[in-house]
Amino acid sequence: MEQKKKRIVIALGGNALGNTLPEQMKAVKITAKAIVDLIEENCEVIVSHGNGPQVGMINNAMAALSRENPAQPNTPLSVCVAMSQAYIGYDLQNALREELHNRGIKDIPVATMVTQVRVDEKDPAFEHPSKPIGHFMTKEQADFAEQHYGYIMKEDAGRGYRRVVASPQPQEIIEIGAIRTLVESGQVVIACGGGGIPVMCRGNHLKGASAVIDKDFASELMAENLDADYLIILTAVEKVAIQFGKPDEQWLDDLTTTDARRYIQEGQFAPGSMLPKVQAAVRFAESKPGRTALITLLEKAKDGILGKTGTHIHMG
Ligand SMILES: Nc1ncnc2c1ncn2[C@@H]1O[C@H](COP(=O)(O)OP(=O)(O)O)[C@@H](O)[C@H]1O
Ligand SMILES: NC(=O)OP(=O)(O)O
Repeated sequence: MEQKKKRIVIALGGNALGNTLPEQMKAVKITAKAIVDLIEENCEVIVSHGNGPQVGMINNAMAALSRENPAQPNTPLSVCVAMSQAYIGYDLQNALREELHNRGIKDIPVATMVTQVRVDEKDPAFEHPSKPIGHFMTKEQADFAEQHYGYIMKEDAGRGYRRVVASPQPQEIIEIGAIRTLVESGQVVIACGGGGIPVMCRGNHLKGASAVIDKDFASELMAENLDADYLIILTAVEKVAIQFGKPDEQWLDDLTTTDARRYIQEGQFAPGSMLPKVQAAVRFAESKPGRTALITLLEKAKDGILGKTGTHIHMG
């Protein structure tokens, strides 16, 4: 009897894409290998990805264009997110197609879905910008960007300054029906890229919001909506740690949602990096019995799904 396929939503972190055009071209080839490894393990795969560096780059380019030509109004952040979905989806879908073909798998199409995600216009996140986008800057560059462009800049864990924008919670994936149809017809789907294009409902009209949704939360919502078995968050560490970076650091193989909540309270996970991943993992694991979240290194995705590594988050 044929074994039932595991349905998994994979959220790709920054290291899966790199920060620049050439870096992305190179990174997606490695990323494609990790994803096709999972397809070969009889998994039905839906891919989402971050866009922090890319959406910042696009927004800067569009802002420079409108400064040069005042007839060209500035491009809303929601449109920049849409552009980042297309640009990343283009590279990723080609890399996936090539890797599938290299392994003799020619009957699985790959499609990128331009995805809108509804947010609540009263979400308090609009008053407290927290999502870093774009490249790192020096203090002088950050002061210039604040004074001349009105950006809100924040220092990021000793690594420099980055622009921050609002990051509301995802409420509804507008194109979920189309995504489901593609998945059920056997396609590999890239969706909810960059957390999805943030939109607000105005009657029948969807109005773009000035925000960047966290891709870990949008991926979690998509995993619930698609009744996935696994949410896999691929990042730059093999496991989640408590006492991270300290002499008594402890890497975790299994994490119950109860312990995860306690560690969150203790401040074990850095906001803006590991915290949203663990929060998304807890939300998914608690959404229905039997659902598991996995946080691991991109290159270890297959070992992770086989239970050999990574941090597995279960309800309990
Ligand atoms: N408790 C923790 N355990 C493991 N990694 C942590 C922890 N706290 C912070 N981190 C950092 O979080 C990073 C992942 O977040 P980030 O780089 O923002 O993710 P993304 O892959 O989505 O771009 C890890 O590479 C690690 O440096
Ligand atoms: N949208 C988003 O979460 O992007 P990053 O993962 O690059 O921060």
